[in-house]
Amino acid sequence: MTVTKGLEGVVATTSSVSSIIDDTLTYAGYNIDELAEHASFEEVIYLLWHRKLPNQKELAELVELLGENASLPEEVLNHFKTYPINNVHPMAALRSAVSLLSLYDEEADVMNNDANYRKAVRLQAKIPTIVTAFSRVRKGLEPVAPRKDLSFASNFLYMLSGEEPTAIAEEAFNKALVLHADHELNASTFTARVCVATLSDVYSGVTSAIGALKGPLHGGANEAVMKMLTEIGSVENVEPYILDKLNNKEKIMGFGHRVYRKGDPRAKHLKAMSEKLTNLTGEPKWYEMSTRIEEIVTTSKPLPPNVDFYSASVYHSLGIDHDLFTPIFAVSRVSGWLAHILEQYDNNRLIRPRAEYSGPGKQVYVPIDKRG
Ligand SMILES: CC(=O)SCCNC(=O)CCNC(=O)[C@H](O)C(C)(C)COP(=O)(O)OP(=O)(O)OC[C@H]1O[C@@H](n2cnc3c(N)ncnc32)[C@H](O)[C@@H]1OP(=O)(O)O
Ligand SMILES: O=C([O-])CC(=O)C(=O)O
Repeated sequence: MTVTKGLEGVVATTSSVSSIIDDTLTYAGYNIDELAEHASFEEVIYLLWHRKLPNQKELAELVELLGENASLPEEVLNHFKTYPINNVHPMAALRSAVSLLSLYDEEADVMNNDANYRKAVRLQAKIPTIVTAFSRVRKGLEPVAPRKDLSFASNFLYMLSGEEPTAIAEEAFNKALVLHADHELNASTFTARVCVATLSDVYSGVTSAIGALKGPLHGGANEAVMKMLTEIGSVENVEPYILDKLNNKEKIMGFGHRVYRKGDPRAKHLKAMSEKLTNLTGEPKWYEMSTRIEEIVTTSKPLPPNVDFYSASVYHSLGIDHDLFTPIFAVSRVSGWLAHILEQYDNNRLIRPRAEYSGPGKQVYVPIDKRG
């Protein structure tokens, strides 16, 4: 047996959702750079689910459906108040809430294309409401009901703070959502596909994916980047802090990637947004520290920043709590997970690789009273 640790370079499926070829990322054939400049997140959801951009009627129908499905069952809202400990991570709350949500969906276990698409719409619509409601309830605030007249990006920021965002905040947040929406067979998407390839349900697929996204080697890196920036505190402290970590062979969060070698094409957009927003908020130090970190890391190692690096200072500048950064990744990435889940159902085969055994050799059973 040949073992490929971490499945590096293994091609496990075909997919028409997104591609990474020669460090270029496309969603159903559209370059991410173009989508980041021009597309609304709602258009990108449609693109990922249908592999074509919507016309006005198709977009209006999707927007209507998302708006109609954005509210949560009262029981899901109330369950946030029942947690026995007060430092529950919002990713754990999201993972639990999505699983709980399935108990209030009569179609949860109905397995046909139409029902699965309807569940995709419900999950895409409700996850922003879950993230924002949890964030408020844990602060003793009432959840803010979703609004149908706002864009997806604007509605999220509105439900979070209770105030309509500025046009600049809306634009930045929409761009961040577009940039995070899909990424071929990343760990959380693969997890979702493995789950539903057993013909398990859509809610189980998304719940599993949230669990995988939570880890700091994947989506959890954006929160870890902000923790690092906060610990460093000033531009002068960057060099000793980063060199110390590199000398100790510790990982610098937000750098490196399994697939990209020359660099993550999403990072430049987030870097530009970080510069703009940190200047606007009067806190350019977050951008300055980040660029200094980039300089030092890339001088020492061929490790360019990934999508999680500059998104940290972008979300911080939008006034978002640091432990909500990864749930926000999920608010966007669920669009990709759902596209992959639907694609997996359409052409399914159980995903079941092998393991090369490395345990003890042949053993003889000894009754428990005879064991030393
Ligand atoms: C949305 C996303 O998921 S993007 C990724 C988010 N994750 C992070 O930012 C966490 C930091 N980065 C990493 O841990 C890795 O680069 C990963 C997980 C993204 C990719 O991992 P892999 O492809 O398995 O690479 P692996 O961890 O084996 O690293 C290869 C070498 O580069 C080094 N390296 C990789 N990333 C980093 C880093 N961020 N800082 C320092 N060294 C690093 C490793 O130590 C290793 O060195 P070695 O060969 O001397 O032992
Ligand atoms: O593709 C990966 O391994 C991780 C990543 O960048 C993403 O999920 O956006």
